[in-house]
Amino acid sequence: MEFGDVWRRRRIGWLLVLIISMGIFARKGEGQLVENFYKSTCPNVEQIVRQAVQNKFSQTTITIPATLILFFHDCFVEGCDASVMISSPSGDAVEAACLDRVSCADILALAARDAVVLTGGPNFNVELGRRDGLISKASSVDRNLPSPNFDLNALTSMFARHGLSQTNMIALSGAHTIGASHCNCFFDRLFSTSGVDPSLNPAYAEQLKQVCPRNVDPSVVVKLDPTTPNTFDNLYYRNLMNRKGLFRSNEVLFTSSASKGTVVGFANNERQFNTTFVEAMQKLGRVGVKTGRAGEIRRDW
Ligand code: HEM
Ligand SMILES: [Ca+2]
Ligand SMILES: [Ca+2]
Repeated sequence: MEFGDVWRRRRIGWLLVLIISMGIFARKGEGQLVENFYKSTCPNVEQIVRQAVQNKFSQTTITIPATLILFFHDCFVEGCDASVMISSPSGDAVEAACLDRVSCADILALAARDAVVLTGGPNFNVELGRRDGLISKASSVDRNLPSPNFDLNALTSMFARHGLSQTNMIALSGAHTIGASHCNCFFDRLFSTSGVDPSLNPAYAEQLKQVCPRNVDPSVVVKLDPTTPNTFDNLYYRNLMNRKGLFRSNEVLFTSSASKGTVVGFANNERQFNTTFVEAMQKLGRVGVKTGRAGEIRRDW
């Protein structure tokens, strides 16, 4: 073997190492998100999404909480990569202006922010640059999402797995200040063998039983915030203090000593809630994101 051969082989070896590590880097795709990601490729994306969400809102108010919960579920299942979306809430409008340039994952992140703002919640900047995932499995959904019967430890550890603190979790639960739930999500609190859950406000439990009697039509829903169901505010936390948290996973935030102080703080100070919620939303938006050459920019058809 000649010297040149060895050299060539070494060079090929290095090249292979380089290619493999670039591949790993691209697949890992842990680049950073930035606020002005579409500055040159789709400068109007924020207005386009906002307009589309606004139009939807005027047609059907259900879209707003549905968009917010979809963003949360997307981020907890395979990261914020639009894996749980079949069609994007506003994809058509963005595609008309910026075909193949804006990811569905970013559109969903923007639409979730707009949902908060449209219902009276705090405005905030959204970091962008997510790519859409290539994997979308219904089987991975359930085990990655919190159950309404979780206790504080179960909630805290599920959020911790995604790098979110207990305070982040308590603030994000404040999203239940809007939207509704099907009766089956809290049915056992009303009709267990030992009767009504004693941690529920008795008058509230009575109201719930009226709307959700035994054998209720499974499509019936109850507002998550009985006081201001369509407004993004901190009344969710005041409801918890009045024992009007619809799910056990809501009520435990107030009844557990480790989280009670945070709930009372948010109930008494809306500004503090807003700031903490925004921080937590931005952190949620970074969970498992794919950037750079990972994933794809998915088309809406
Ligand atoms: C902390 C753990 C959480 C649990 C156990 C939980 C559980 C639930 C359940 C069981 C429902 C009712 C679903 C149905 O009946 O179809 C619901 C609704 C909702 N959740 Fe959560 N959730 C949690 C956190 C979050 C977070 C972090 C967000 C958003 C940032 C969120 C936003 C919503 C919204 C907006 C709705 C109303 C959806 C609608 O009206 O269509 N939730 N949640
Ligand atoms: Ca996802
Ligand atoms: Ca509210």
